[in-house]
Formats: sequence, structure tokens, C-alpha cells
Amino acid sequence: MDSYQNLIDGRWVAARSGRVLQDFNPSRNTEVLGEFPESDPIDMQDAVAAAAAAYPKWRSMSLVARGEILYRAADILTARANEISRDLSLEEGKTFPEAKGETMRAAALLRYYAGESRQETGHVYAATDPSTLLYTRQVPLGVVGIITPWNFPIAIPAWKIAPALVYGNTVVWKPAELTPLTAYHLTQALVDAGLPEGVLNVVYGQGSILGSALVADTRLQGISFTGSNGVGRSIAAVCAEKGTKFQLEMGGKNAVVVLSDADLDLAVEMTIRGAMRSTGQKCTATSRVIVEAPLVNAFSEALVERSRKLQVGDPLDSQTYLGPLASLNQKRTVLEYIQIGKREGARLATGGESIDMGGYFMSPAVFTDVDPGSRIATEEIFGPVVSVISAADANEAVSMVNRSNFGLSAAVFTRDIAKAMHFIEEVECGIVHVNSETAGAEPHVPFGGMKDSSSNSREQGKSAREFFTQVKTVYLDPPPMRL
Ligand SMILES: NC(=O)c1ccc[n+]([C@@H]2O[C@H](COP(=O)([O-])OP(=O)(O)OC[C@H]3O[C@@H](n4cnc5c(N)ncnc54)[C@H](O)[C@@H]3O)[C@@H](O)[C@H]2O)c1
Ligand SMILES: O=C[C@H](O)CS(=O)(=O)O
Repeated sequence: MDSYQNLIDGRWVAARSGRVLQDFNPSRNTEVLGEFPESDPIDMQDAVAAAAAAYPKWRSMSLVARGEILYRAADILTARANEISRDLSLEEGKTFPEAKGETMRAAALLRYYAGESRQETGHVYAATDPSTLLYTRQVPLGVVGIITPWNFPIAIPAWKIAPALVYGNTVVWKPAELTPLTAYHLTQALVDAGLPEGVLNVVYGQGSILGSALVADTRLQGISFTGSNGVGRSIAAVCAEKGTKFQLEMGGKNAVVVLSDADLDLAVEMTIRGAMRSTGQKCTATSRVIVEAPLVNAFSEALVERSRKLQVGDPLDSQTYLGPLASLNQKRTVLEYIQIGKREGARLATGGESIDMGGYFMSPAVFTDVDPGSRIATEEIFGPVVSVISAADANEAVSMVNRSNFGLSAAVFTRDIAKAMHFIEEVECGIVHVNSETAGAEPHVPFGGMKDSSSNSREQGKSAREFFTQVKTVYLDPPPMRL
């Protein structure tokens, strides 16, 4: 049994209590992938103290030098990509190709922020007095806390940690309990790339205990969180009370709109990809498909037929489309929504059944005749379940999309550019796709939601600099000349 430890002040250390958590394989739920510390708040306090002690020297290092470490870490991740991807697939359940894609995406994110180290760090302005040098600088926040979910266990940490570090902050990271092995791989790559002691500290353990201890620590200047709305709201309340800067990326109930002039095959394929890849466990996953009435029957039949052909199984098997759900809790939640959908009167056209293969497997589910106000059409399910809803026309379809409390991602399928532009204009989402799936994000552009999906900051691209730095405006007047 491989045992892993926290990284605190540059040293790999056990939890002070000595307690450990086991990391299980959701495909074969008796298989243990490793043991990790079950840390307590005292361990978290040690980590924050280390980050605070390391901050002055790290902040004084040049941006370019910090960027060089990220370039080396990206190269290390790339060199180890197959090993990391296999472990990611084993512990989270997504297929190997998706795990590989995510690992390479993390490397791309590290490279992007390494490149950011050679960008402007402020602006020079004209001053009323021509002898005044008037300029701004973007300076780090200080010690920041990073709390991340299990569904993208290396890409999401990378898109938070890389900008946090390159802009001069030191970091305390609380990874998700379900995916500690992937967190170890990212951490080890950064350590091997030459990250100085105490700059990155990683503490494993229960989020309700450790995560809340991190958020409550008054030495933190910022918290970047991705996860559920319930936890996000609790973090926002604590940060607001403390005056700590925070950013939250949370749930989604992402919709595809299929207009009557759409390419049917494309709309079906992109709906399957958006709804069923990663076993539906993406914040940007498609969970609603709103179809103009003339096309709804043909679309539903094609979607059901395509869904029935998807192979469920071992995520390391090249034929597998859906691996297991990430945990027993996740599987139970998704199967409960199947029962809720039936009770609400929706028609379960295919799937939605538990598959007993030694892990947390289920068959992909398609509901039709779904009431747009029902729970399965409004609540985040976070599994391979998609609801087909009929709309009278394009206007009704957009209003149905917007009737959600969430506003993360949406897509429209149409051949009509005017209808596409109208959709782009009217939809209340932070991410909009035309003729492509609701999931997926490029590392160099803003990522985030509207309404309850986000705290309305943005991640990735140059948006990350807005969160992980603060602006200092400088009026520099030369001393008077003494002739
Ligand atoms: N918008 C996005 O970018 C995005 C991306 C991925 C996942 N998500 C969302 O995340 C959710 C699934 O992820 P999850 O199950 O890991 O979410 P979660 O909220 O249960 O956990 C997220 C992280 O918060 C920690 N945590 C738990 N309780 C805490 C507390 N009281 N205080 C501080 N930290 C705490 C967990 O240990 C974990 O590290 C879904 O709602 C999904 O939509 C959103
Ligand atoms: O789950 C969250 C991810 O951000 C999904 S995406 O691949 O970035 O859309």
C-alpha cells in the first residue's frame, strides 16, 4: 500500500494525528489506490504558517523567474502524462483519453501562466503635472487558499495554482478527498520543478473540517473555490465577515437549444458528448436539451438510439465511453434523481439503471416529455442524465434556458446566423456555444458563470490576474532641484 503525506514547508509530513484516509478506485470499489493523511485544523495551521513565512522571499522573486518554474513543471507533467493520466482515470473514473486530455490541459495552463510572467504588470498614465511619473502595478495578495473539486482533479487546481504562484502569492491547497493521488502528482511536479519550500503547501483531509479551517484562517488574503453551491455560499459568508477576497465557481444546469433548422446529427452527437463524457460529472455538462417542437420527436429518437450504444465499463478500456460515477454517494444521488424524474411524470426513454460490475456504474439516461419546471430540469444532477424538453419556438427556448438559477454554459444548434446571434445576445450564461457542446474551455480565455453558478469573477486567461493580484497606483515626483 503506497502512503502519501502532506507537503508543508517543503517537507512531506504525516498528519499530526497519524490518521489516514484510503483512496478507493470507483471502478473496483474494494481496491485501495493509496493512503493519505486525514489532517486536522492544526495541520492546516502549520501549512498557513509556512506559506506566510515563505511569502516575502517568493514575492521578491522576479515574475520571470517564477514563470521559469512553471515552464519546468509543465515539462515534467508532460513527461509523466501517461502515469498521471492512468492514476487520474483509476481514482476519478473518467476514461483514460479524457484523463490524458485533462493532464495535458494542466500542462498547457502551466505554460500559459509561465508566459504571463513576461507580460505587462501595469500601466503608465499621463499626469497633470508633467514631472510626475504616474503608473500602476499589479502586486500579489499574499497567502491564498485553494479549494478544488474531484471532477477535474488536475486541470482545475492548475488553473488556480499556476496564476496564484506566478503573480507572487504563496498557496495552501486543500484538494478534494476523492482525488488525492492526482493532487500528489501535480504537487510533485511543481516541487521537482524547483518550487521553494513553503511556497506551495498541500493538506489532505475532509473538506468540512479542513476546508473550513483554511477559509477561517485570518492570515489568508484570498480564497479560490470550485465546488458545490452549498459549500460556496458558506465560504462566501465567512470571507465576507473576514474581509477576505474570494472567488467561487459552482454548479450548473446547462442547456442545449436545438432549433428546427439545426443539423440533427451534429446536435445529437454534441449532446451526447456534453451530457455523457466524464459520466456527466462536469460543471458544464449538458443536462437539458430544449428542442423546437417540429424536431423534438426525431431528435429524441436519435438521441435515445445513440445513448443506447454507449459502452459503460472500465475507464482504461479503449472502448469505454462512460466510466463509473466517482463515488457511491454520487451514484446514489444520481439514481435518486432517476426516481424523482419518474415520479414527476417524465418518460425514462432509456438507461438510468445501476450496473453491477464491482464499481459505481450506471447506464446513461434520457428523459423525454420533461416539464421545464420539474426538479430534473432545474436541479444539478451531476451524472449521465439528460432531459429533453419541447419548446414552441426559439424565443420560448431561450426563456426556458434563462428560467434556471444557474448560468454557466449554454449552446444553440442552428444554421441561421441571425438566430444564433439572438441566442448569444439573450442567453444569461457566462459561456455560450454555437453548434458545439456545452462543455470544454480554452485555457487562455475567461471561464465562469452568471447567477448562482459563480461569484461573478472569472478564471483562466488574463482574468486570473484580476483575482490573484491587487492594483497599486503610484504618483512618483522627483525631489525638488536645489540649484
Ligand atoms: N463551475 C465550475 O468551474 C465547476 C467545476 C467543477 C465542479 N463544479 C461543481 O462542484 C460540485 C462537485 O464537486 P464536489 O462534490 O467536490 O463539491 P464540494 O463542494 O462537495 O467540494 C468541493 C471542495 O470543497 C471542499 N469542502 C467541502 N466542504 C467544505 C467546507 N464546509 N468548507 C470548505 N471546503 C469544503 C471539498 O473537500 C472539496 O475539496 C458540483 O456542484 C459541480 O457543479 C463547478
Ligand atoms: O467541470 C468543470 C470543467 O470546467 C469542465 S470544462 O471542461 O472546463 O468545460
